[in-house]
Amino acid sequence: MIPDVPKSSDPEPGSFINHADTLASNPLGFQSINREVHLRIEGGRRLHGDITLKASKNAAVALLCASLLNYGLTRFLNFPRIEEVTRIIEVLESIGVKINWRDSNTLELRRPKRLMLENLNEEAARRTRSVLMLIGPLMHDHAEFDIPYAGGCKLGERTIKPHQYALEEFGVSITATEKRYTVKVGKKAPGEMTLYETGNTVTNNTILAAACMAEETFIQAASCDYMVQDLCYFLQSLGVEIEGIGTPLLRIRGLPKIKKNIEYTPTEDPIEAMFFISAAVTTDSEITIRQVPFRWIALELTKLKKMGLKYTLSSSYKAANGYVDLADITIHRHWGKLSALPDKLHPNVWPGLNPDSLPYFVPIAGVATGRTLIHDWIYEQRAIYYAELSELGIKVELLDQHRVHVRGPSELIKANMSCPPALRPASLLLIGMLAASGVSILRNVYVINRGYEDLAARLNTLGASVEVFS
Ligand SMILES: CC(=O)N[C@H]1[C@@H](OP(=O)(O)OP(=O)(O)OC[C@H]2O[C@@H](n3ccc(=O)[nH]c3=O)[C@H](O)[C@@H]2O)O[C@H](CO)[C@@H](O)[C@@H]1O
Ligand SMILES: C=C(OP(=O)(O)O)C(=O)O
Repeated sequence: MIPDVPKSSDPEPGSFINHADTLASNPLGFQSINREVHLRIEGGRRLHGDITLKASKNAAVALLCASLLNYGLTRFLNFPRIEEVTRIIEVLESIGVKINWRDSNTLELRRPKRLMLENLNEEAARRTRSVLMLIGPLMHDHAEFDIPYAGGCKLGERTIKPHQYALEEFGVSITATEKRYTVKVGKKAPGEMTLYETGNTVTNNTILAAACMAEETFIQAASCDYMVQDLCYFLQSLGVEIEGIGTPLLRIRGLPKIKKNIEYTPTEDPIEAMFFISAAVTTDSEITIRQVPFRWIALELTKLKKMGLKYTLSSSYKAANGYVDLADITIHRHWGKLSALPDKLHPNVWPGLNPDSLPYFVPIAGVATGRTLIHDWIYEQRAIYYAELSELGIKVELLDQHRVHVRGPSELIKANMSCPPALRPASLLLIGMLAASGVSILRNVYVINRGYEDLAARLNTLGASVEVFS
């Protein structure tokens, strides 16, 4: 934690570099919303070496929204430089938050006394679902406001009812009008409440609402997933009392006014770990993935073990935030000896198999012998994208909008494809292309860059050949 009194190296309020200027000279080369970027992949290479995980999109966006609760300086270390983070930064800057990348992954934010919601950058906001998590913080200092409809991955209908019902308990009414949510606040303490769905963003929104209530809030049916845990640890370091982290029962006693200079490091991304595991298995490679929050993908690892995958886990150590256990995982070659599981693979809330991990089993099932049933009940239309892997030679049969059969082993073939409008399904195509011999083209990878930092360059350090072009 950094001291409450700013150090001499801390920028004075007002002396922050304008974020737009920072991006203009940004050596990492961010994609603007409207510029299309593509990948050229020379596949069929075995990967080798080791890779260190970045922090997750899903915790990062919640933390950015949470930074609005703090009138002091918030500094995030090891923060992911991804498109989704850039969109939320654009939204926060547009309403007056001073933001500065101090170095490639250190981000500082300080909110003004009065946010200029009338200037909110709608184009950036509409690209994310996470903009919904602004309601929890904004209800503490605005009696009425509106935000544009949320976007994010296109996976079929994604209800906002759980957010409406949860925030209703705090005296917040959210009305959907044409293209916007109108929010009216008559703040009250809910005491004990139960969520309508055990969702991640709704749990985070509820926690953000409870975080500035002096009265205790008891939330039942909370998600205990990784991005919720990361948010709770951050709020705890701001002084919010939270009991039950990692369980569905959260007891929160908030602080009506938070003003603290704070430094927090979000945890490494368990879903990025699944991306690299799937890439290693699909290309039958041996790689080591460093800093894996292995308890957040414990069930995924168990399923893989039962399919015959051999991996080695190092002894565990703490993440930089001091809370989460990490380990390095070496995935060993399987030499074509994986078998399909006889039982279906399906997602659940943590400690179940993570909904965003499930897609990564599609290419894995494609190289295992036998037929795997993948049942993606959680989204109305995500399984449909899995069938796109057929173009890369993986035998995927769409049974209905939620279920696919994958038959393996398959011989992967190169292809020229465009990304579907959904992060995890799009990244599956990249995995398939890494395994397919010859040159494949993956068009318009904005959706992958929403959630993963600098993937082409990082895959190339593992021996892949991925070129970015526009
Ligand atoms: C920014 C962020 O953190 N995004 C994640 C978050 O989105 P988020 O929390 O926004 O997910 P949604 O609220 O859209 O829920 C996903 C889907 O699951 C359904 N549902 C959810 C909970 C439940 O108990 N019952 C149920 O049916 C919802 O109706 C919806 O169709 O969680 C999703 C599910 O893990 C992840 O894919 C997203 O990456
Ligand atoms: C569904 C996802 O993201 P979002 O909730 O941001 O749309 C995802 O990260 O897979």
